[in-house]
Amino acid sequence: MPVFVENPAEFSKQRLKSELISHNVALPPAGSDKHVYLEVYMKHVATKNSADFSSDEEEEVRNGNEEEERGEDSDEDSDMVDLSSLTDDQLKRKLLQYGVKAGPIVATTRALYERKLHRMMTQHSQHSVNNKEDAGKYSDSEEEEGEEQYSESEQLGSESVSHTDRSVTHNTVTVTDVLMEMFPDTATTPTGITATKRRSIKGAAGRPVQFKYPETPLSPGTLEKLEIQQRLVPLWVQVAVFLLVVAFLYFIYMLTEEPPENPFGALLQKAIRIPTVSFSESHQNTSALQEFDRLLKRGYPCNCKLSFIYWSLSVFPTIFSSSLVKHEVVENYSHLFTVSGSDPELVPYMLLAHIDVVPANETDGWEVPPFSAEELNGFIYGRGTLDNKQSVMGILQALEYLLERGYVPRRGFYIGLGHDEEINGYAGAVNTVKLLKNRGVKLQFLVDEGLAVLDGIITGLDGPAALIGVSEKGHATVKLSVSMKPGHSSMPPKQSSIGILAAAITRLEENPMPRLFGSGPERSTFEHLAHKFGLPLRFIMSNLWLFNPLISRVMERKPDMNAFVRTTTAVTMFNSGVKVNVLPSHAEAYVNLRIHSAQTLQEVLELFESTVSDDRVKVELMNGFDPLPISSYDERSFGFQVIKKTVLDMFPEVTVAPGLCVGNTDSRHYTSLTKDIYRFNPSWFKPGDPQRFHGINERISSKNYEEIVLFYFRLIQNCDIKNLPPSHTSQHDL
Ligand SMILES: CCCCCCCC/C=C\CCCCCCCC(=O)NCC(=O)O
Repeated sequence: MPVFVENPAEFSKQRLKSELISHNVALPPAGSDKHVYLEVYMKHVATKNSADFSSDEEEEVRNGNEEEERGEDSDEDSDMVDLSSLTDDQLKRKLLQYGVKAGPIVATTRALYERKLHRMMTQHSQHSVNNKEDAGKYSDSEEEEGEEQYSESEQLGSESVSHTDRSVTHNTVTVTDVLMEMFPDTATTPTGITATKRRSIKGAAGRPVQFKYPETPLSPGTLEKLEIQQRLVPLWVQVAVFLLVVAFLYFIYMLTEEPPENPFGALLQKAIRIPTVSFSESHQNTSALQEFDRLLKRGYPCNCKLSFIYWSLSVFPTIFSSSLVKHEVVENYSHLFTVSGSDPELVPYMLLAHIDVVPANETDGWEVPPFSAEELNGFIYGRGTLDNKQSVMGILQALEYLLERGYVPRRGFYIGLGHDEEINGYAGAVNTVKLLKNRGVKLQFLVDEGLAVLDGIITGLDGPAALIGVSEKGHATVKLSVSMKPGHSSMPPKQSSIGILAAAITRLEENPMPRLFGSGPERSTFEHLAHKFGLPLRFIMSNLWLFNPLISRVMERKPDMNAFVRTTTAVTMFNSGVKVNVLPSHAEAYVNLRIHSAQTLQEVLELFESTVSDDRVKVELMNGFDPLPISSYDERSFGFQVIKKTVLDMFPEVTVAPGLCVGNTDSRHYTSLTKDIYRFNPSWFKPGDPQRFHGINERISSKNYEEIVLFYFRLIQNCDIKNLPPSHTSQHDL
């Protein structure tokens, strides 16, 4: 086994001391220099060691001892033997001493190994010289400081050294120093441990400063770590970003709305939930009207946990941003939209609807709160679902969809949304008309609320009928009042003010206005529908001139049919009395009359007074107007035919007929702008539904609301034809 021969000259003073002690050799006097220790060691220990080597290693030992005895210079000389005289084994061992593990040494490789060994020995001798010089530099002065800088290298064997990356100059091993290559300016020590000079740690005025070692070279690992650290975002930034992300996600969660089951209906529901009630001509829920304004312009309140937030976007973003649409507010709460058409020669038309509703009390028997817009069994319930927010939202939603799809109408049109239709429209509709008149606007036709698709309402009719209101009844609101002296209830007169008034009202109810069925537009209704009745009704309806009295008597039994038979008389308000033991000084009642087309307001008032026929009862006309003119509904009637085609496009099974609108609408204020006013939207009425108007449980099916949107969507497009095509039959396609 090869023996690694150490050079005692390279031992530290401490090592030499230890060696002497372990060999029971008396130490030199304390404070002696290293060379004194070395001399003693060489004399007593080295000699002894050489004698202990086994014969197996005789040659190496002998060489080693000779080298040690002669010192380094002689050692180098002795190594520079004639390499050719060495046996193959000796050459191999010698190479191994220099850290070269030789392969098989044969005739062809021997010269190569000899050259290699020679080169190694030459390099070694040069290093040894340098090492001695270096050893001088580190000398006793360091030892005197007590730093054992070399102890580690002294204990290294050849194998362990060959695996280190430290640069160690040894008598037998030379290993390339990687650190030396990387940090050429760094002083090298035999251990590879670099001692750095201590610096004063002072800042200005002697204050401690943060450690900073600009000249200290850093290891590649440290540099890499530093580089990574520089690339890393500071911790506080990471924490801040994390918190921001969490806050943002929480905000999104709070804003998350339940996706509406029915996106069409969801918008109508939002409109229904705003109680835009007209209580009387002097009392409206104006804050609700303002809220409705916000719904249209700014969007709707977030239906989420942050309901105070309004979506900044309108529910109709395209309408409110389109260059084709001009939006104006009239009298604070009504809205006028002007939609430009690409063909200025086409006379514009107008779509009307109203935002306000009549009051509703849950206690009257509503299945759900009247402004909750709850959906039950496919129906959205709420005040305004039939009268008339379904048209308001339906028209706007249709226009929104058209504009979204890039549609540019050829025929311009207006959309008027009144805010006081339920109290006569004197602010909204009247002022909108003024505005348009001042602009010289003339309308081809106008479509407002009114009649509907009646399904099962008209007894005996086969299939549904869409009645387009070509007129509406006149109106009169009459106030009846009786005044008497007040007094003690214990001494009442024969008739109280309340009794006198009640008697007058009783006479009015017992003596309804005359039957006029067949002499107004309702006649046309039944003529159009006659072919859809089965026998014998078909025969009867086809000969109204003969069967009028009979039909009238049948129809008058039902309130909704009676409305077509005559001018109706409804006592709607009755006020009297202040205390239970005080005779009322005053009693008053309001009677609302809807005047049949075959009568005038004046005629009705005369009949009314003759029926009251009591001088103690004062009769005052509060407001009133004649029945509206009858709009055209023949084959050349553009408006009627366009509406009819649109209805048939959507509901081919429906029979379309002109009708009489028994209620009153804002459209009556528009007679100066057009002669053709139609009252219709495709709400489907089944038995019981007409009673929901101003009644309880007003509702519309979600499906029907979608149909209403689609109706306006198609109507707007159908209006773009210039003229009606020539017709050959009673029904033509546009
Ligand atoms: C053969 C004819 C069958 C007729 C069936 C009648 C169905 C009528 C359905 C609804 C009533 C129409 C109401 C019209 C809109 C009324 C708007 C309104 O309330 N205006 C205020 C007012 O009139 O006081």
